[in-house]
Amino acid sequence: MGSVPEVFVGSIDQGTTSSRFLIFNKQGEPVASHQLEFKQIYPQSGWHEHDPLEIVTSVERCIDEACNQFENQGHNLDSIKAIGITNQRETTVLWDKETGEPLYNAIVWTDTRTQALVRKLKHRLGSDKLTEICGLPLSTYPSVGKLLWLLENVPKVKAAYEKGVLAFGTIDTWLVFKLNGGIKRNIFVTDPSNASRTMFMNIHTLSYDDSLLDFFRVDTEKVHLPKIVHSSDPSAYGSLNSTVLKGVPITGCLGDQSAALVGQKGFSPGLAKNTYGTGSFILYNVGDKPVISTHGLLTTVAFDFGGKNKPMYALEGSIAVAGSSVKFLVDNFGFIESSSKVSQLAETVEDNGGVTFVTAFSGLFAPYWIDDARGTIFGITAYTKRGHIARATLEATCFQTKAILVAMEKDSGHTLAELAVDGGMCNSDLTMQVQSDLVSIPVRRPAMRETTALGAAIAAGLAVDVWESIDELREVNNEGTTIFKPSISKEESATRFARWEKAVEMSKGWAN
Ligand SMILES: Nc1ncnc2c1ncn2[C@@H]1O[C@H](COP(=O)(O)OP(=O)(O)O)[C@@H](O)[C@H]1O
Ligand SMILES: O=P(O)(O)OC[C@H](O)CO
Repeated sequence: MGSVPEVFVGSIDQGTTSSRFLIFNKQGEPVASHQLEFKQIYPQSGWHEHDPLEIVTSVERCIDEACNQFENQGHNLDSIKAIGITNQRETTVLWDKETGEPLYNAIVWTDTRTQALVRKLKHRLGSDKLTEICGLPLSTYPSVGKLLWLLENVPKVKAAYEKGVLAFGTIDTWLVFKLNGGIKRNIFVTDPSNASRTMFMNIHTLSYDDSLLDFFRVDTEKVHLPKIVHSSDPSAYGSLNSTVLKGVPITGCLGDQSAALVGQKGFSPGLAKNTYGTGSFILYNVGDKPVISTHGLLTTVAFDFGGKNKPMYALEGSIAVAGSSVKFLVDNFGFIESSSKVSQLAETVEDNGGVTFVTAFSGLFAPYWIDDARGTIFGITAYTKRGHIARATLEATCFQTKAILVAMEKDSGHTLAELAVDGGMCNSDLTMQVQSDLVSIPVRRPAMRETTALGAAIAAGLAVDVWESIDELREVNNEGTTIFKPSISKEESATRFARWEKAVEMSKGWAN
């Protein structure tokens, strides 16, 4: 009897600052990968855009490069059975359905140009009912405001709308459409974890909701919304039409924060993860019924694998600025030459020296939702060194995480036992220790931190039986885990947190 040939799954991870492609084996280990950063476009203060075509080419180049590595290791491309996609969420692309051409740059999730528009919407009759239907509060964050702004301000978009040829998509939909060859096949789909970030989808039924569309005055005869299909599906997402993997089916699709939860094996209620990327996102699995937050959190679809599996929901705490605050120290202040040096700088001092940095560059997201706060540094004296500011920068994300976990406990009635972590900023040991100190529970960091990409690979692999059920996956990526344990008392942690909360109060109202 011959041995069973090894099979692999490819994973496209299209994040806010870079695109990646990784190839995973059945044990959930990445065997080849490639990553490319792409252009961040800031046309005005508060505006943030991406070139939708550059996003696609960066993904295609990553696929070809990683596959080249894979072949050089002696593997055969035929052994890659499926592709998963995971992506930055909310970021909005509009294109002409007939030509497939984008009509404007993608407006990124961090963009705050819709602040005035959102304030107007808050006064519209029915605005108080939105959260219980779609799980999200009105803010600059979801896709809807971006679409409405484009309709109001970009003549080409308005014209396409009037003509009935406007296509709306988040990055998953855009990538699936383009990677399938665009209008040739016209595959136009999304999954519930991405659709739950638009404000168009009813979180209870997982379908578009007329009352939401009416509230936003969006006519779906004129703007086409992608069909919502399961996050894991053998045929709905088509197959690659370009790159060396032409013909390989795309069978998984998850918003990146959902994918990280899956990659951390957060399959059961009560498990939570925090991904410290550009922003930071805590997802807490609440089971198969949505919990609508009364403490400033979002309700989101965690994953919906279809078949016998019920859709699973999460409470989410989103922090707009996390790793990007470290990048800010590199790019804007010139304190360090790269993000990886931030811990070193922070370790040049004993503590924050009385400095608190509220990194509210785009206002504050969960659980505060303060759109008129802006980045504010408190407590500077003649004694303050760069190290203190670096430390305060890292602490800012940890304090916001603490505020979110407090809200999660209130909403769910449960105390979290530990927090699983991943994302670029979790490479900082100092940050993870501070995090554990502030939340007073252990922080668990896996050795293999490409959990977002792993989550998309899992969604794809489940659809084609690379893995037959999620039970098979529980042992994946358990080796080499680091646990950070609290090293200060709960009282000390509460004192530090109280000071942070005071700083948040004082940062309000600046952008007015
Ligand atoms: N060693 C480190 N310490 C602190 N922050 C880091 C470190 N390495 C990377 N980062 C931060 O992590 C972010 C990148 O993380 P990543 O998970 O790749 O983000 P994204 O998926 O949003 O593009 C950057 O903003 C960077 O500043
Ligand atoms: O690209 P990331 O990792 O910063 O994630 C972005 C989020 O999906 C935005 O909601």
